[in-house]
Amino acid sequence: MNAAVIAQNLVKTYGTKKEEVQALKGVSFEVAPGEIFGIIGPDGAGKTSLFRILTTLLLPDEGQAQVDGFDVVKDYEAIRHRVGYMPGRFSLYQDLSVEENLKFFASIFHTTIREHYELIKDIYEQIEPFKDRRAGKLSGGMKQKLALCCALIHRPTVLFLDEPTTGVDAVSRKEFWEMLRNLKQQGITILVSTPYMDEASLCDRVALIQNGEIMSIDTPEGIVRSFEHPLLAVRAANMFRLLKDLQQFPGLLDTYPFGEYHHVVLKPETTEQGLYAYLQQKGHTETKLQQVEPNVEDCFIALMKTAT
Ligand SMILES: Nc1ncnc2c1ncn2[C@@H]1O[C@H](COP(=O)(O)OP(=O)(O)OP(=O)(O)O)[C@@H](O)[C@H]1O
Repeated sequence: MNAAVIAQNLVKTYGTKKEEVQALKGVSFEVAPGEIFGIIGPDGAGKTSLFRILTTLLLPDEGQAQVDGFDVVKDYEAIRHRVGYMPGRFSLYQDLSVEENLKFFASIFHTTIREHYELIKDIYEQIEPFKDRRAGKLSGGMKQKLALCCALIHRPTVLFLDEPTTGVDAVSRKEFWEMLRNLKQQGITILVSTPYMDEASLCDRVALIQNGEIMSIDTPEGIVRSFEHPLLAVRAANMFRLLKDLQQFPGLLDTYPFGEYHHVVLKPETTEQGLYAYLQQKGHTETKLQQVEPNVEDCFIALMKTAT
């Protein structure tokens, strides 16, 4: 089956020769129809530039891309009818009500709220009690649901969601991902960008992006499997001094704060006991060491360090 999205060596540069920012440095990937594909990376990684190119709002400097078989430059009109785009800071008209926003987006696409109502029904029903409220007066979670309904109003085949969960509370984030699962069931291909590494596990496949370059593309499980070294979570009474001492430990590959612990990546030949003895010798108290499974964030950090 043909890919729903193909990006080939996309390059995008902003600014003048003197102050050039290379937002995308040759990005390539393919997304299969019906996939939930995550683009995961920190602020400034190039996620928005990539989405704006794929939704025909920005021209690439180099490279090619196709969405639903259409070229993003030559066939931009066809693509605009086929994609749904939810930009980072929701594209709602703050002074229009919930219902007016929906009607407005429907009219742009020459459709009505009724025509594809089945697609948005489950989402819209959650905000319908507030249909007369101005969008500007909605909570973050409700704005997000309305923005999603607006992006779906014309039944797109490919949906682009740029950081849809940024600034949204944990419950709304969870509900949002459930909505994406339901949309996938209805055959919609979804590209979603996020700075939250924990959201990787909710995607079918992810691309980890940093400084305009894709560092890895795989299933969330595949990414985690690629982490090769022993990983420990370590804590002690003085966490600041602990980090300093860990950085001096000869058997160490890397260490970084991770929640209530510091994560420690050990050289293969280093043992947990060796590290424990070192920390005792440095006078640490209440020391706790445990082997942990790496997650996507650990992998991201490891890939970032090998890239630099
Ligand atoms: N119009 C612009 N002019 C100059 N530089 C820009 C412009 N748009 C983006 N950039 C720069 O390009 C790089 C990538 O930005 P982009 O917005 O694509 O990344 P992002 O991953 O979406 O990050 P964010 O979440 O901060 O938007 C950043 O360094 C950004 O400052």
